[in-house]
Amino acid sequence: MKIALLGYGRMGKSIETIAIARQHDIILKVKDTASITNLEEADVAIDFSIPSAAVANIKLAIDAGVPVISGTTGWLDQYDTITAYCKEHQGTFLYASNFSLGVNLFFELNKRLSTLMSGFSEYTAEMVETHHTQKLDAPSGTAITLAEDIIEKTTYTNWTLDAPKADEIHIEAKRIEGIPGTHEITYKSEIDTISICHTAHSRQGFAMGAVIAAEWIKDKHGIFTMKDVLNIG
Ligand SMILES: NC(=O)C1=CN([C@@H]2O[C@H](COP(=O)(O)OP(=O)(O)OC[C@H]3O[C@@H](n4cnc5c(N)ncnc54)[C@H](O)[C@@H]3O)[C@@H](O)[C@H]2O)C=CC1
Ligand SMILES: O=C(O)C1=N[C@H](C(=O)O)C[C@H](O)C1
Repeated sequence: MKIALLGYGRMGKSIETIAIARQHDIILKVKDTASITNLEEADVAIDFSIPSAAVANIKLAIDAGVPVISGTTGWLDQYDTITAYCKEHQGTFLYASNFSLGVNLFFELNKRLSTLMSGFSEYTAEMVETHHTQKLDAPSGTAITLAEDIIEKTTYTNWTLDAPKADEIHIEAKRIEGIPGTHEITYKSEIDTISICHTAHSRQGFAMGAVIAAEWIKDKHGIFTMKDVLNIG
């Protein structure tokens, strides 16, 4: 499979290593929008760029008729615009705030726990996400997905990085050198604490998931999520 990497930073390079080991060819390594050429020659485009570039990159791939997967976070306020654009142009698109198998299993665990906790108002939910200091966005895309899933299953209506109101889930975003990504959800009462945590040991899980998603989406049409790829949930 011929892969165009829209974004060739930490993730682009990790994806390249795994893709080559799985016999794929990297035909484009893009560090800025101006250097995107001959995109139509790719079988799949993989966007791990920066929040301000993701939307333009995804549209370029759709315009070129190339299925595109995006893991870039921090642009999700424009998700509906992109899915509408994709439908209008009969494109193929998949977004995941986190491509790793472990986090996608953790998403399901979080939903199950929030359903269970929804009947017990003595517990307050909160979240801590910890990432490396180069990360541009806060909270992480993964934390937002986790919070949105809790909101869907409970009486919480919003998440916040600030002091939370009673109906808000507090997210603390910590930045510590070298941390690939850790997410912990805690339910606290006066009596005890229940917590679940996912810790990435490296970027390998994210990169492997992105390559698996690219292999899966190659000949498909429409808008997908990692749940479609992994067949879980
Ligand atoms: N969904 C997931 O599983 C994961 C998502 N991420 C997200 O992926 C994104 C990239 O993460 P990293 O690789 O760690 O960042 P990075 O900063 O190492 O790499 C970003 C790259 O994008 C390039 N870039 C800048 N403007 C561009 C443009 N217009 N078009 C294409 N590329 C451009 C930069 O030159 C840089 O090489 C972030 O938003 C991060 O949150 C990171 C890990 C996993
Ligand atoms: O920027 C990162 O590094 C990561 N970003 C993603 C996010 O924002 O959730 C996924 C992972 O946690 C690493």
